[in-house]
Amino acid sequence: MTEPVLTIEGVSKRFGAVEAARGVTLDLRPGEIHALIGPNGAGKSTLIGLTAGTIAPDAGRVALAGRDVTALDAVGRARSGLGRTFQISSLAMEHSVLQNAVLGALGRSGRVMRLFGNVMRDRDLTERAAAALERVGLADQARRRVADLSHGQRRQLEVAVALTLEPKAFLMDEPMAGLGAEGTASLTAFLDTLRGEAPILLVEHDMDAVFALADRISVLVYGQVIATGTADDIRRDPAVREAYLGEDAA
Ligand SMILES: Nc1ncnc2c1ncn2[C@@H]1O[C@H](COP(=O)(O)OP(=O)(O)OP(=O)(O)O)[C@@H](O)[C@H]1O
Repeated sequence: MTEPVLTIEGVSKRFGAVEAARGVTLDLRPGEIHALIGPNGAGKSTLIGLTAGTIAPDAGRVALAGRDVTALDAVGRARSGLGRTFQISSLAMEHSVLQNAVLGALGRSGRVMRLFGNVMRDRDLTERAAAALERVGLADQARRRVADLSHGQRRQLEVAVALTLEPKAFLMDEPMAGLGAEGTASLTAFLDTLRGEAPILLVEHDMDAVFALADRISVLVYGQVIATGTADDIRRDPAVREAYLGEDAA
């Protein structure tokens, strides 16, 4: 079998009395979208944080392309090829779309901001940024201020910023949140093509998007994975129906 791109192994995290992650093990294979679903408070965002390196685990390990990255912080993991998107606040609102993409290409270090003028004259960086914008369909918006973009366009820009780092895997936390039906449909179509570039670990509440996109789905309940499988497996799984999908049926 092909080696997974990302492996999460026995990861646990406790917040006081709450066990937000209890020995979670899952992987992300080349070319796939692996969706993580579960009721509110199940620990989905915590797991994304543990994987991205913004939350320190109590136990367990994370490996990217065969390399153990557990000891690395979020910046180190991003530089190793973990592209986390949809932290909208991380975009520089007053800067242009292209400037944001260039910043992404530089790995967003604080030092870089002071050198911004010089950076924008760096052909290699601007070309890489422009290519990422082209890839997400924002090339014609390059000179606009981020503050003037629509919600959906900011989501696309976040992907472009992540793409400039040439990620080996994407982590996405609720990309559809706040998008209307049209925005959700176009982002769904886009993510469908993006998986060819790098596989995606996707947390999403929009079940239509999840079932349309996911090659595999893992269901998290009280910090534990209760099932992993294809959309059909998950629909049929009695434990899942009881714990989660049953809510919808009810
Ligand atoms: N920093 C924190 N301090 C204390 N408790 C936390 C912290 N972060 C998360 N929790 C708790 O851990 C549990 C899992 O939260 P988490 O946000 O990961 O769930 P989720 O599945 O992403 O929920 P939602 O679907 O509502 O976004 C919850 O009980 C939450 O209250």
